[in-house]
Amino acid sequence: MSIRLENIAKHYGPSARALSPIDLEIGEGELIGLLGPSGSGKTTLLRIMAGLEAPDRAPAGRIQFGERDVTRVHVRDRRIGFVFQHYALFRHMSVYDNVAFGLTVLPRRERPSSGEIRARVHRLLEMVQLEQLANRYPAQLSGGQQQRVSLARALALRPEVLLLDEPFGALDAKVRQELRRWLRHLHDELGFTSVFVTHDQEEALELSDRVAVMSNGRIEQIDTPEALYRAPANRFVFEFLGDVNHLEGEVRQGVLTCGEARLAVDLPDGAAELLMRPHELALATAPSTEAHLPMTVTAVSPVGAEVRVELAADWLAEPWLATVRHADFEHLALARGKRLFALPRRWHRFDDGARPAARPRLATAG
Ligand SMILES: Nc1ncnc2c1ncn2[C@@H]1O[C@H](COP(=O)(O)OP(=O)(O)OP(=O)(O)O)[C@@H](O)[C@H]1O
Repeated sequence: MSIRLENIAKHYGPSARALSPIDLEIGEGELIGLLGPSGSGKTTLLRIMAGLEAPDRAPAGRIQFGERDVTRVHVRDRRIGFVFQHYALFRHMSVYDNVAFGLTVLPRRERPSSGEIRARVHRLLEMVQLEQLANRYPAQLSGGQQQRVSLARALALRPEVLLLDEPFGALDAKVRQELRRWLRHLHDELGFTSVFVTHDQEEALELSDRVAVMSNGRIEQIDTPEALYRAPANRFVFEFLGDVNHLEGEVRQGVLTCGEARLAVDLPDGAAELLMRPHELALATAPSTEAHLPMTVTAVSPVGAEVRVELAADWLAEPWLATVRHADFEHLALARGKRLFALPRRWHRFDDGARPAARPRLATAG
């Protein structure tokens, strides 16, 4: 089922704008992440898709599921599955009964036979690997297991659209990872269209076919994770999708100066701000002809595939972060207090702060 939103806006009261008019097209079978800081409008957008919240009447917006105009259709008739952060399972019902519930309360003419309900619930419990626990009560399950029950319950009615609001928000990192795989797997196997809200960039980028990055009630960019990372539409998207080091200075005749730091740049004279990802910095014991950026190591974290190095300097307002290979960590003998030089491999610059339509002026050094 495809989803199309046209001109959907939302105010809570005359001056509280939660969503600017939004257009959004989601293809059948897509898994879309809504990612953004707190208050950016993710939940509002999801609730409007669900029919739990009505969009503003002016401008007159439109919501379509496939060919069906559902703008004024009640939530009950939109045929949507929901999963929320706080597993709203029925505490007094077993796992089995929780999953079966939606089917058992269908009007008689739509309700499958009891044999079919049993088969469907068992199949779903099998898919989320909880058949063994069918007779337990929610209080006897871990958080991750409860959320798997929520997923199975949401899917029992075979929705064509599944909406998830921070579904894994209350769980620890390992269980979140596992549940992400569950969701991706169920999504691919059953072929529904999914939209989920998260403020966790890693989760959004790992799970989604496309991610809509939101801020201030607007979609700043919607794209594949790779395209968002490689070609951010503006500075907001760039900064939101990972750690960023800032270098602000004055350019004169192709050299940017900031205190004692210097960097050769191909930019006109005047003030400039450059942005760099941690992996775009190399570290060395000597400056190069292009870069003289002296720094002191303030922290080293060698846990993980790469070593994270925090660097400070008098000429910098905020410390920088570099990620280097373990081999470099060893041969540079990185430790707190060590003085060395940063060598940017690449940097980025955005003309404009946060205009959604602005393409980046992406410049590359070296
Ligand atoms: N029922 C409401 N009444 C008034 N204002 C609301 C209501 N719900 C949301 N808002 C406001 O609308 C804006 C968008 O809220 P929304 O919950 O959609 O953001 P969000 O991106 O989901 O945030 P979070 O990640 O914190 O849940 C916020 O400024 C919020 O304060």
